[in-house]
Amino acid sequence: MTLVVGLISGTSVDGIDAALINITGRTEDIQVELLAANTYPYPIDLRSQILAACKGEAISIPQLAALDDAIALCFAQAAQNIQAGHPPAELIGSHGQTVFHRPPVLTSRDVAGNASTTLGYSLQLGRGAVIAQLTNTPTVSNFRAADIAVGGHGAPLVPKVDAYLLSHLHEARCVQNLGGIGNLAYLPPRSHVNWEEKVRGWDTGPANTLLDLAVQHLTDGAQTYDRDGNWAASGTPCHPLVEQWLNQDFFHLPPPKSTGRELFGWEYLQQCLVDARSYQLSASDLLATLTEFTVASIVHSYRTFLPQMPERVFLCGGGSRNLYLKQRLQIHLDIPVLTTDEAGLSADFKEAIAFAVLAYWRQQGIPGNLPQVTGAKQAVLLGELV
Ligand SMILES: Nc1ncnc2c1ncn2[C@@H]1O[C@H](COP(=O)(O)OP(=O)(O)OP(=O)(O)O)[C@@H](O)[C@H]1O
Ligand SMILES: CC(=O)N[C@H]1[C@@H]2OC[C@@H](O2)[C@@H](O)[C@@H]1O[C@H](C)C(=O)O
Repeated sequence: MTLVVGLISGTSVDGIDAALINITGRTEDIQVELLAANTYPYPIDLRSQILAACKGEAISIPQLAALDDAIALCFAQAAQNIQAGHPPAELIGSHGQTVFHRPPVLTSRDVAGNASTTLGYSLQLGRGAVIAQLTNTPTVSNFRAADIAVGGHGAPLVPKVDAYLLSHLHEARCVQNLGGIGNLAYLPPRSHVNWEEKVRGWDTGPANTLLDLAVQHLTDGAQTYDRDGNWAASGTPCHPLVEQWLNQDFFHLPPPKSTGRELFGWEYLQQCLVDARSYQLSASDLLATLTEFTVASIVHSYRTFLPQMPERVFLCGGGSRNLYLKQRLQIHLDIPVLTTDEAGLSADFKEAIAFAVLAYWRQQGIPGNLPQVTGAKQAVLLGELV
């Protein structure tokens, strides 16, 4: 039994998700028990600095260093707070805060179909060495670099964890994360020969980023998201706009693929607002249309790139609380759409749990990436252990 803390702040930059878990087993037999979980919001000023960096605003190297330290300090505090009242954790897995993600780009393909790509780059702030020192606990961080170094996207990394915690003996499943960005893990039945090799996963595009930015725009910053999807539910989606937006190259790229706020951020929303002008949409119609865009991008991805449609879809991430989004997904997919809570794994804290498991695998010498998901040339140990 190993007690591990998992920490992550995702692309929504809403705060640090922390989970304290007990792990037994290794891969096929792994089991996790969630002992404590919480979200620790960033101080407002720090969040603004992170969002500015994500937007690509100029930042000097001393400012970047100060931001890195401030984030590490918040992560260390979160790691300490989540352990209160429990025995001390043996290990911390800290994803950190992504401020920049550049996927590899396909440059050529030879006659045999082998792809040549440029190297990707992904920057997560909040140095693990500082967290290890402040918490006096071995810490694994910088999980994406090793996969990127062997040609991968460095993302998504959670599908291998999903595979061992959420796959079913006889049922093909998808786990759909609805964070800032959406991503999926396709899990074939475990009874299939070499089932792990058939696991698939990629980023589907925006989940909440555009919606959140639109709500902030429409309310002059008074609200940050559409709670339960109530505002969007009172509008009507504009289907021609959704079709237009789906023409974007990203949705037609075959996996492996990953994305971030660099593509689906403020500038992207600005263009959406310009496109929407000619349809004279109300605020609720605009939110319904952006929600439909998220749904349509996911459904398009499933129908175009999955080896087969899953029998059930399990949602996780903050967007799983958006009842309108969930309802629209259910209608379009026409298969049962549940949340991972219903499969026994917290929908709110699955990513934090996943980085605890990935840290544990690092410590145990078990590779954490799936090459067929990230596009890496090989399976590698993920993360630096301090
Ligand atoms: N009750 C709710 N109703 C609607 N949306 C919600 C609700 N609760 C959270 N959300 C949405 O979920 C978002 C946060 O989701 P989450 O914490 O999973 O994102 P993240 O982990 O930052 O992103 P990523 O998985 O892309 O890294 C919020 O910004 C908001 O848009
Ligand atoms: C670079 C980066 O931080 N990517 C995140 C982001 O948020 C969702 C999606 O885009 C996914 O690819 C990834 O996160 C999860 C935790 C992953 O690696 O599986």
